[in-house]
Amino acid sequence: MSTPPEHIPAFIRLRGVSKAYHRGDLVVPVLEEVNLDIGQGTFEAFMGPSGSGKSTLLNLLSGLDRPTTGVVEVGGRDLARLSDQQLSDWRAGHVGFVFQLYNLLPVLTAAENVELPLLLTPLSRTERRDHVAAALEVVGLKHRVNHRPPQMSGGEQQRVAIARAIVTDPDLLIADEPTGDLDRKSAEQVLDLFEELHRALNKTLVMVTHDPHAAERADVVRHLEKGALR
Ligand SMILES: Nc1ncnc2c1ncn2[C@@H]1O[C@H](COP(=O)(O)OP(=O)(O)OP(=O)(O)O)[C@@H](O)[C@H]1O
Repeated sequence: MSTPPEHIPAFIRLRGVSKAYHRGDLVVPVLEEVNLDIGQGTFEAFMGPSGSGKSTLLNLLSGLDRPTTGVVEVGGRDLARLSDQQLSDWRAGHVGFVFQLYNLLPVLTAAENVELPLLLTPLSRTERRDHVAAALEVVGLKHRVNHRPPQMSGGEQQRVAIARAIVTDPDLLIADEPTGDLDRKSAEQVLDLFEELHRALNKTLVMVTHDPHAAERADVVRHLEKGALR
């Protein structure tokens, strides 16, 4: 039996987090006083109407952006204490990103796309090749190593993108509408993979989705409305 989410120690902690954007002289509040604990190794889904602040929240808890006020802690680290360079290094080592439209480079093969995040690490070419092969095996695409994105289905491209997200062995996976562009069968394959990643490899997985079928697969579903958790 899995541990109830409330008994899992928090891996991500947000306290009093607000975010406002500036448009000229206008201050547009997007998130207001968000308090949130996400347990280590859990799979959480965030739902909410367009413009409710879901992507903004993902950007804050993955260190892509900084809050206007409040504290964001991940793995016991207060992200506000990191310089921009430290934050970028932290992201490269600890966070994997999966996007709705895969964001693969069309001229590179699947293996070359997956290798990209490793080019920033001190790993040798042979080590990089081994990591890439292992990541493509996890997503069931060993046979597509030399294919380029235009030669693959949407579902396969998203699995290559997931291989790229996990190749550095991050603790945290962030997925923004990962099934938004996929048919039902490919979406289910992607969700199966997410479940496996967080169950077998203990990855913490935070997903934004509009799809109730996708949200159903998460341990916890949260709803954002007008910048606040409901
Ligand atoms: N860089 C930015 N500058 C100014 N306003 C922004 C910026 N990013 C987002 N916003 C505004 O913040 C609000 C929330 O945007 P956000 O992308 O977080 O919502 P969302 O819930 O993810 O929406 P969707 O489901 O449509 O992707 C929107 O009104 C958006 O226009």
